[in-house]
Amino acid sequence: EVFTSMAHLEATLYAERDIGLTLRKHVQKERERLNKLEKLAGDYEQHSRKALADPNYYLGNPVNAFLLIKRFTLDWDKEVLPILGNNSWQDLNEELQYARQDLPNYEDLSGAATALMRLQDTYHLDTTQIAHGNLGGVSSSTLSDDECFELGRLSYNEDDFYHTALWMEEAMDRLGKDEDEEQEKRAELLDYLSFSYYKQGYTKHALVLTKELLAIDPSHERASNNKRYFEDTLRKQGVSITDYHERPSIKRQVDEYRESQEFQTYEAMCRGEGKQKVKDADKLRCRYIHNNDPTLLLQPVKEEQMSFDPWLVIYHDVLSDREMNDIKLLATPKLNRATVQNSKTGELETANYRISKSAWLKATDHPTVAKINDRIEAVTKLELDTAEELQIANYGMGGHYEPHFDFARKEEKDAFKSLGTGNRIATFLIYMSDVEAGGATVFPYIGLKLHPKKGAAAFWYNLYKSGDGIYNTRHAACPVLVGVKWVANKWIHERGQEFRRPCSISPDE
Ligand SMILES: O=C(O)CCC(=O)C(=O)O
Ligand SMILES: [Fe+2]
Repeated sequence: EVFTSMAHLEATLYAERDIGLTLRKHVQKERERLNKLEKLAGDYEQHSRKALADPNYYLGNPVNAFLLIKRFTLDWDKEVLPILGNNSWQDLNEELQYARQDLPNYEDLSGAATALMRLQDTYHLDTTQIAHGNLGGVSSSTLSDDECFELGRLSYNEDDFYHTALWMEEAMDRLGKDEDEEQEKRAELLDYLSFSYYKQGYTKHALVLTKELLAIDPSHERASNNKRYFEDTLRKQGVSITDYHERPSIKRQVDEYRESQEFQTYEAMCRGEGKQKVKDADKLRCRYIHNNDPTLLLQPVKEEQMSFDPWLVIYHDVLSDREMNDIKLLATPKLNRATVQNSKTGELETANYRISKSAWLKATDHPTVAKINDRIEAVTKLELDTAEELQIANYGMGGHYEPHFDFARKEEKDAFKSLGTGNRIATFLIYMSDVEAGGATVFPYIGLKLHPKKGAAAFWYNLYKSGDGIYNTRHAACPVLVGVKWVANKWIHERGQEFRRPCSISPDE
């Protein structure tokens, strides 16, 4: 018995050795995992420290914003979850899950990509330039081939084959020529590219790309089928498939409205092309006004004429930084944004999480709002409907507002009915931020472009005294290219103006 026991124990000795080895391997693996986690923690700390030094500046850059969202969606799922996926990390996971609620999701990611594409279109930004970190003269992060590929894939998911092709070509240009490890990437790009060209009507180019793909991966079944299909299609069309041919330059897909003269003019004005000067520009003046109002007598307001027809002026410094801060903070909880302290100025600033959308908010019942209302009444000599809220907009990346009137047209029966206090007689549009690039308010019919200036307000009438709409007040907000744009809008209604701006039968007053 002793003998067998000893033999048994000897086996135990071997087992012990193996357990030691296994444990060591496990520890080694865990150590690697911990190293990765430590590096990750360091990355996050370093990145957030840099970005939080000036969040508006950082997030105001759409490429940074896109990359930040990508970090917490695609990169998170691909790179972070595999390291975290361990039950012993339950507690940590819960905490991360909690923080995760404030993080952007895949909807934000596709919104950010769409916004980037819009900026690219409106401002005629070259793909290579964006990828190299040049946003129309403002520098930004550069994009890797994988990031270009992701932008292509996100466009593909939106059936936007024009941008798919642009960004996949960009990713392709960045691949090394003959390196084997990149062949797989190249094959995937060719797959997307051939389909995108085909969808745009360039069957011949789609065929060329499919052949390239088959040269890399002869067993690619779909590519083989596509090749046969493309060849059949071309044969039926009587197109030679052997002729030399160049990569076609594909065109942006636009709907009818985007093709219209109005939209083209709007975008050209945003870029700074086309008509950029109002009639009688040399006769425009600046002056101080007080309207005999006691508050303004003490502190007159600077009025700058911008256009005579339609009448449009800018009032400078109508709101103080303090007031604008109040308004933004009022709006902030509703936006579900975090409030952070600017490390340079110490000022509270709103960090804009859902950056892909512009949000409209209403601010009422606050002493600052009441004070602003009084000031607007004094400056415009019009009566405000106090129940009418101050509308606040925070435009995020690519945030814009396409050409529109601020007044309701007679044909718009429903819009009229909902305007209980009458049509919008005038607009008082306050700029609550400077915008680094883009974000101008343009009036395409009169060649007027207003660049947001923090604290200044634009004021114009939307209606003649007859009540008829002034159609050349049509205006639009250009996409924000770089920076964050805040505006507050006060619409002034017909009701209450009977004595301040009496009706007239003359249509031109
Ligand atoms: O944000 C702008 O520049 C214009 C906004 C606007 O036109 C509006 O809110 O009606
Ligand atoms: Fe407007």
